[in-house]
Amino acid sequence: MITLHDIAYVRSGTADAKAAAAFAVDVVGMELVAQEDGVTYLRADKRHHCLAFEEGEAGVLASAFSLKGPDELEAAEKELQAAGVEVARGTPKQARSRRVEDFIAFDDPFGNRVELVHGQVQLARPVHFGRPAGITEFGHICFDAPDVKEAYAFWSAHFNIKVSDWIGDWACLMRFDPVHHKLAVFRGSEPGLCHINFQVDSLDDVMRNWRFLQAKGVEIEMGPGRHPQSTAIFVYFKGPEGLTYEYSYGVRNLGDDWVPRVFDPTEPDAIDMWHGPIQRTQTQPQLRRPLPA
Ligand SMILES: O=C(O)c1cccc(O)c1O
Ligand SMILES: [Fe+2]
Repeated sequence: MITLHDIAYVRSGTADAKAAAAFAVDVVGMELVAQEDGVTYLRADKRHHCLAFEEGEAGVLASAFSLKGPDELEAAEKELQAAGVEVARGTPKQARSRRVEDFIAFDDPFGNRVELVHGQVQLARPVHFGRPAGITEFGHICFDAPDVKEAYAFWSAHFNIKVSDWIGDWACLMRFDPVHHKLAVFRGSEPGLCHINFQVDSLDDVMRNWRFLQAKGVEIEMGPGRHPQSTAIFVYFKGPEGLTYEYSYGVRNLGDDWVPRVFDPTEPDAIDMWHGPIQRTQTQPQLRRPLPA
C-alpha cells in the first residue's frame, strides 16, 4: 500500500508562459516564485510551487503527490512495478527542476502522468499573493478518464485512497486524509487535467473573486454554486490554454466511519445544490511524453 501524504504540484506545458504566468498571478492571485530554464514556478501556500509552467506545447505534463520519504518512494516504485506498472525514476536534474529530493513517474491506466515525490521544498516566508483572492491552499487535482470505476479500482488497489462520494459513473471523489477529496476523476474520453482547485478563506472570497473574474472578462465555467458532495461553495473559471481553475470554500472533513454516497449525474443539482447550469469544465489534454530515462 502506497501512502500518499499530500498533493504536491501540477506541471503544465504552455505555448505562452508569459500569459500563463500573468493570469496565474494577476487573476488567480498566486505568487511568481521564479522563472528558470524555461520553467515558471507559482506558489499559493507553503509549497515551493504548486503549479509549474514549462515552455512548449500546451497541455498537462504531470500531476504529483508527495510521500513521506525515500524509503516510501522506493517501496512505491517496487509495488507499482510488481503490479505491472511501468515506473521510471527522475534524474537529479529533473528532481531539481521540480524542487523535490527525488521522484518516480508512471501513467495511470488511462494515460494520466503521475509523479510521486519526496522532499518537496517548502518556503518559510509568507506567500506574496498576486492579489488578495483569499487562497489558503492548493486544494485538489481532478483528472479525466474514460472509466471512473476502473480509475477508482486502480487508486484504491495501490494507494491509501478511499472513495468519499460517487456521482454515478460520471465522477469519483477520493480522499487519502480527512479532507473530502484531494483527488477526483471525471469521465472524459481522453486523459487530462479537468481542473485544479484552490481553497479560499471565506464565502466572501468566492463571491468577491467571482465579481473580480467577471469584471476582468474571464470565462466563468460554472458557479457560484455549492457542491452537495464536499458542501464547498465554488466557482470555476478558465485560464489560458484550457487550464481550468476552481476556487472553493468550505470543503468538509470526513471521519473513518464515512459511508460513500451516490449522486445521480442526470439530476440538475448533481454537482450544484443551487441548480446552476451544469457544464463540463474544459479539460486540459494530457501530453504524451516518454517516462524519464
Ligand atoms: O467539492 C466537491 O464536492 C466537488 C464536486 C464535484 C466537482 C468538483 O470539482 C468538486 O470539487
Ligand atoms: Fe473540484
